[in-house]
Amino acid sequence: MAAALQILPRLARAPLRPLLLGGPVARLASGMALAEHARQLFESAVGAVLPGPMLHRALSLDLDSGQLKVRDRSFQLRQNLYLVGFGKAVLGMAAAAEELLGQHLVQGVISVPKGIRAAMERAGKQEMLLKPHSRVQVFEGAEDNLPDRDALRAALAIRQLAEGLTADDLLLVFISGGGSALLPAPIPPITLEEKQTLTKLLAARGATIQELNTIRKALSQLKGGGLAQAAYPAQVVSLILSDVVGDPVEVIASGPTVASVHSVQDCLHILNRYGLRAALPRSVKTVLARADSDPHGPHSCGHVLNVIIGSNALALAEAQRQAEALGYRAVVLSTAIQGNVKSVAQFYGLLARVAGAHLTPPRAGTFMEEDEQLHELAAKLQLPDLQLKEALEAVAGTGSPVCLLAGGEPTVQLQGSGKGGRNQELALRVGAELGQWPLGPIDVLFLSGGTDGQDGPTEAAGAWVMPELASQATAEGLDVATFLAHNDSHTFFSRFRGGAHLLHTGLTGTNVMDAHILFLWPR
Ligand SMILES: Nc1ncnc2c1ncn2[C@@H]1O[C@H](COP(=O)(O)OP(=O)(O)OP(=O)(O)O)[C@@H](O)[C@H]1O
Ligand SMILES: O=C(O)[C@H](O)CO
Repeated sequence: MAAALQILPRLARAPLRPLLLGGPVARLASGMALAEHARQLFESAVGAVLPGPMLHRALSLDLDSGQLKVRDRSFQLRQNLYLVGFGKAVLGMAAAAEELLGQHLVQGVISVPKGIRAAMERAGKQEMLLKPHSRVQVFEGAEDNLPDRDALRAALAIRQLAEGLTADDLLLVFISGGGSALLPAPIPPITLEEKQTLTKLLAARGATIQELNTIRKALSQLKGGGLAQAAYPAQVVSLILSDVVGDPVEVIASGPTVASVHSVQDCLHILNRYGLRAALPRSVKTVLARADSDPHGPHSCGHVLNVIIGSNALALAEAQRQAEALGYRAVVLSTAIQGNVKSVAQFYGLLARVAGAHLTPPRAGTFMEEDEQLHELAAKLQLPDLQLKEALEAVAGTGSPVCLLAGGEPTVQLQGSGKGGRNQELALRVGAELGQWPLGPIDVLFLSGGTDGQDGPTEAAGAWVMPELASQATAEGLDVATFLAHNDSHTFFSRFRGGAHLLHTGLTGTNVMDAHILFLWPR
């Protein structure tokens, strides 16, 4: 464990030396240098979407005139500024905002995960914490990412603040992943328990976040534009950190400041699809039936400005800049990596072989069959923004080191009872794929990390692998296939080379899904 990648606390690093190429000792050195580059890039990706930098990019305050600028809009501050927030990254956003806005802020209420303040304190992340006499009231709740009584109390306090505002006021709304569970206000007569049960059932049966949040919006007072309506006639500016592929503002935290466009029929289809329609509690049926005949229609959100201030794309763009500064030819392949982790791992395995062959001219065309398989698999994964052709063209014949970046959120279907997370499982699977066939005269490294710093229920953010992983593991008496069969990737990486391939960042205070880094370095 001691040797594991420790990232964010150690911002100052020794300068990176050129890679030594050649025999086995040199190859080990090059592996370590690649790992160092990978963690630097991961660090820079996360750094671009930390609350402080994000807020400073999104907001600027003219102290003399008291004008607050958000993008190209200006708001006059005169003791009329309020703040609410909900989500896993909102504590640091509120702290950065209070620092920036100072006395202009009249009052705030935020709903954040249970234990987050203590965790940030333990991690020494003072910048993520509000000052002792803060004007922002903090509620902690939603243990295990489920709406609970504490989160309900927070939601009611947020609603109360919003409802008390006038046309002269400006409400800043901070939104990040996990916001849905942290802002539960079921429409009566639905109870919190009924909403919790339905959410759990939908999630357990594999509903997508789009489907889950469509239902949440229909059953909630504040989601699907309800919060914006509660704040009317105040001006509302939502600053949103996206944890959903494609950054859909109506889905992230169930769009509390975005008018819902879904009909009751949409909800019934979803409930049917997961076999839940027949067993719906009477209260849910009542609310859906009422919504059907609601003469007011969907909430209007004309007084709202919704702004995405942090996303996977922004994080990867920064990593790309850093990679180029380190001398790599860097391409962002996709920010929408989704699908079963096994297929995603196969995709990266094939990509390494095909891109590797393109990289070294005499071998171009060697992997025709793999090239075809790669394109087929990419089509099957339906990655809407995939830049595969561009990446392969950028690599072709250059002979220079290449860095392919991607992000998103693959899914793991849990079969075993081991300890792991989707990033460690993906890395382990990619390691196994890379070791299956010779890759030619290139060094390859793949890293997968969760930008929130916590991969599943483990303390690591992710892990990195090289093609030698499986053979080195065997030499240590570790069988990769057995660990994978039990979803036990964290146990594997904790034992393998004393934990040296684990990526440890601690909680980062942000969350824009996962980042994947693939290096190809011609020897
Ligand atoms: N043993 C395991 N091996 C692999 N993946 C696991 C394991 N246990 C849990 N997971 C996965 O971890 C994920 C839950 O962890 P986590 O809290 O990091 O993700 P999340 O709820 O999507 O939150 P976030 O988006 O904030 O990362 C689920 O996708 C789950 O399938
Ligand atoms: O809170 C939620 O709804 C999810 O994290 C998606 O934003």
